[in-house]
Amino acid sequence: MSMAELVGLTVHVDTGRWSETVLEAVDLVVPEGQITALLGESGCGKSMVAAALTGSLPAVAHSTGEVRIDGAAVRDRRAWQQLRGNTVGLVPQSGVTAFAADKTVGAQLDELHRRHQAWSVEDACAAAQYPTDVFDLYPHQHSSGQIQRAALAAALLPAPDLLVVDEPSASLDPDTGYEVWVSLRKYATAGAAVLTITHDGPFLIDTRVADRMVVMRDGRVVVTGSATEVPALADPYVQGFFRRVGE
Ligand SMILES: Nc1ncnc2c1ncn2[C@@H]1O[C@H](COP(=O)(O)OP(=O)(O)OP(=O)(O)O)[C@@H](O)[C@H]1O
Repeated sequence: MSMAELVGLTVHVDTGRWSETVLEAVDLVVPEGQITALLGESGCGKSMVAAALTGSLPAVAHSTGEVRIDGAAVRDRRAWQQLRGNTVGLVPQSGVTAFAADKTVGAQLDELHRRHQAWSVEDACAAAQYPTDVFDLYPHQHSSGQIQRAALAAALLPAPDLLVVDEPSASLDPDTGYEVWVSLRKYATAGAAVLTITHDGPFLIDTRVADRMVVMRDGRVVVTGSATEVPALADPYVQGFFRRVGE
């Protein structure tokens, strides 16, 4: 079964000064027990998909179509308030936005643990590779890699059924990034639906960490398939995501 689904989702952004259709009739499923990797050129709408799936679209966005969580269409802000940070978790592209600025990260992780009583702080930090020696620092005092891992720990604490991670290893050294992916793999294997946005196609081929791949272009989904099918496609746009530097 699909834990999360976008059905014909179109998102139009209107800032008053300019407007743009950023997602166009997107159909996408995120099945439970699997990692779905979302690839696509910069600006094609991947983060908008992440936001749509987690009820986090910006105020300037207007959407038509449906977002379904656990089979049910989510239609209003109150429904999203109940799902977000409970059933549905997002690790945003910029981890610092996951935290309030005026409290230490450690205090905020402790608070999440008390509220949800799901993962322990120790286990969430270990899975996220978050170094607890920076626990007492404020969010802005973290490096981008540290705060990204803290945001993953925060997202894991409520044990969401759907976890959306916008570039899990972008700011990390290769070994730490690999360990983060291993944790995401374990989390999916334990039953969660996981969607990860990534630019690292060769990593996906080498590690076989993802089950499914979805490729986007210009606000649309252009390819969906298994993690073995998609890299084998001859389409030059798709191939571009799996080419190694220098090839
Ligand atoms: N808060 C916002 N307000 C208005 N437009 C936005 C906002 N966030 C993103 N956009 C626009 O939506 C489009 C899709 O952006 P999005 O961040 O989803 O791309 P992306 O595929 O995640 O790119 P990248 O790989 O560079 O992170 C872009 O044209 C962007 O300018």
